[in-house]
Formats: sequence, structure tokens, C-alpha cells
Amino acid sequence: MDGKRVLIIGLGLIGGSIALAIKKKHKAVIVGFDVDETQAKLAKSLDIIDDITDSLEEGVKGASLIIIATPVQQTEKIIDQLAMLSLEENVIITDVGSTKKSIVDKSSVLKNKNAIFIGGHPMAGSHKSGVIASKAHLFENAFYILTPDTNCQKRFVNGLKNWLEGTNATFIEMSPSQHDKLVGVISHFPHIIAASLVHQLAHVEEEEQNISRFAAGGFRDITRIASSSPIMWRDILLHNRDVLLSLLEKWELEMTSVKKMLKKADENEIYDYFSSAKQFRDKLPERSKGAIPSFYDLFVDVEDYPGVIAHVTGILGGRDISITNIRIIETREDILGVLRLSFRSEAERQKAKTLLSEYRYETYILD
Ligand SMILES: NC(=O)c1ccc[n+]([C@@H]2O[C@H](COP(=O)([O-])OP(=O)(O)OC[C@H]3O[C@@H](n4cnc5c(N)ncnc54)[C@H](O)[C@@H]3O)[C@@H](O)[C@H]2O)c1
Ligand SMILES: O=C(O)C(=O)C[C@]1(C(=O)O)C=C[C@@H](O)C=C1
Repeated sequence: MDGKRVLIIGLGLIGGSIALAIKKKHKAVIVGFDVDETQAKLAKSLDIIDDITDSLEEGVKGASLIIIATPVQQTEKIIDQLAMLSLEENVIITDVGSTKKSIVDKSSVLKNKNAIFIGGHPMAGSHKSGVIASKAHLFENAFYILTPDTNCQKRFVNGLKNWLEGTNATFIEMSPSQHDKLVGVISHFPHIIAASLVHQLAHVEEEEQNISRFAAGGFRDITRIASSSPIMWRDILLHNRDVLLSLLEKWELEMTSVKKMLKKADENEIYDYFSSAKQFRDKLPERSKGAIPSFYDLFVDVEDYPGVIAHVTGILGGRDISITNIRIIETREDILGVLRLSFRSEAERQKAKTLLSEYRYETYILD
């Protein structure tokens, strides 16, 4: 694919990460287009893309692959715009949107263009937005769902997989409706619940000042995704309305049964509720695969003195162990500090644990 042109429309977290993944395996020229000029300039200055184009009309010229990485309502508008342009013969057009049915339906406007549209959705991401958060390894070991038309030739699907090889993702094909149903349960609905928990806290705080100060690990873990882009989630909810409305009905029934259980105060029943959920959760597929991102966390008890973080990170850095995330858990600030360090693999976490123990740091794994 050397020397070929790739156009990426939307240079945010996902567009940027896909560009970096393509660069790992191909010497193609990556051209970027974004309505937000600062994102495009940033992508260029970080070498995530090779060139900026300021119009779709220019950008599609000579492009063998077009990737649309914008919020899903914009994606539909862009497909309409592409249908009005003169495209290269057999150009592959794909998207990365979190919904598939509306987008794939819309792609029928490209039918007479000799363009091949293959819907796509890399099942990994972050609550962060913008090109600055892009990573070449964002999709490593994640599922990458493709929704090719049933009559799409295999060579085009394989061509797209070849372009995206550097994601190191596992490709899986399904229909757009199946995608929306499945992803509704494991991704879209949990985002509604996360946002609703935050709203619940905000409402309580109207009566009890400063209560959010005490929000500890559990609340923070379950609501991390509530910090995601509201534009992205507005669009997703509007696209997957029917699936989500049906899940909300099931959720109402679930909550009604929890209410009944609590009113009865039957300790066995309450135990079973949590125990069966734990058993199911513990059996989820290996963390290295799937929609749940890989976090290998290590908790380190540290005394609260200036420079302690630099000491811990220095020890690990000295042995080339890279930390993917670091957080200070503040709930124990009066006694001890707790550092939560995240690593990319179990092996790195174990290495860090052994090394920090040699320096007499107490460490815990809480999986
Ligand atoms: N964030 C995630 O975790 C995640 C994971 C998988 C898929 N997705 C999907 O990927 C897509 C992009 O999400 P993101 O997280 O990269 O968002 P982002 O906000 O980081 O980036 C989106 C970019 O699109 C640009 N944009 C908006 N409208 C445009 C238009 N008409 N033309 C050109 N550029 C336009 C924005 O300026 C922005 O730079 C969404 O469809 C989302 O559903 C997101
Ligand atoms: O990790 C996160 O922050 C995400 O929300 C990523 C997540 C998900 O729900 O798993 C969000 C939306 C995408 O379509 C795919 C992945």
C-alpha cells in the first residue's frame, strides 16, 4: 500500500489512533480533514497525519481508502457529501461509528459510485476526546466489528482488514442490526447508567453540600465513562433509540425487583443477588480481548511526602517498565496515600510489584 492515499475525516481520538495504527504497517500518505482547524493542525504537528486538506472535494482525490471518524450524525451527513463527489474507482469507504444500522442504511446513497462502503466499529476507546489522546495501540487485542453488505466481495473486506492490520485488533463480522443490539447492551446502556448515577449524586448534593468530595473508588470506577464526549453520546442515543428504549424497560423491571427484595429484607435473597452477579462478572472473557479495555492495576501504599510519586515512577522507569496511567486515591489522604498504577500487561504489573517490594513498598492487586 506504499504511496497510496488515505483520507481520514474527523481527527479526534479515534481518527488519530487509526492514522497511527495505519502508519505502523503502511507507508501511505495520510491526509486529514476536520471542521475544527486546531485538531487538524495538531494532528499534522504531531505527525499523526502527513497532510491537511481543507475540503472533502480535494481530500477524496486519489484516495484509495476513506475513513470517517466523526460523531455518528455527522457521519451520515458526510456520506451524503461523498455521494456528490467524484471518487476513485473501487475506493473503500469505512467509518468507526459506535452505531451501525443508520449509517449502513445511509451508505446506500453511494451505490452508483463504484465505491465500497464497509461499516466498522473498533471496540475500544476512552472517555477522552481529541487527537491529543490518540494512541497507536488503542485497539490492541480489542474486537473490531465490520458490517459488510452481504454481497460485498471478500477481497474488499480483506483489503480493509489489511489496511487496519496495525490496530492489532481481532476482526469480527456481523449485521448492522446485530451490532446495534449487542453494543447497546455492553456499551451504550452502561453509559446512560453512568451519567444517571452522576445526576443522582448531583441531585443529592443540592441538599447535602460537598458530598461528592467523598466519592470513592467504586463511584469513580463506575462513572468514569460519564466524562465522555456529550456530542458523541447524544448522537449514539439518537441512532440506537429503539434498542435503548427496550433496555430501559428491562432495567425498570430489574430495579423494581431490587426494590421488592430490599423491602422484604431477606438476607439470603440479597446475598444471592450479589453472588450471582459476581459469578457472571468473574467469568467474563479474558481482559486482553473484548470491549473492556485492558487495565492491569497495582495499588501501592505510599506515605504522603513530597517527591514520593517521583520516587515510585523513577524506580519503574529505571527498569523500563512503562506506566499507562497513574492516579492518587484521595480517600485515605490523612493516613496513607494510595497510588493506583496501570500497566499494559500482566507481566509488567508483576515485574513492578516485585521491584517495588524490594524497595519496601506495600502493593496490592485487587482484581
Ligand atoms: N471515544 C470512543 O471511545 C470511541 C470508541 C469507538 C468508536 N467511537 C466512535 O468514533 C467516532 C469519533 O469519536 P472520537 O472519540 O474520536 O471523537 P472526538 O470528539 O475525539 O473526534 C471527533 C472529531 O470529528 C470532528 N468532526 C465533527 N464533525 C465533523 C465533520 N462534519 N467533518 C469533519 N470533522 C468533523 C471533530 O471536530 C473532532 O475533531 C464517533 O462516531 C464515535 O461514536 C468512539
Ligand atoms: O473505555 C471507554 O471509555 C469507552 O467508553 C469505550 C467504549 C465502550 O463503551 O467500551 C465506548 C464507545 C465505543 O463505541 C467503544 C468503546
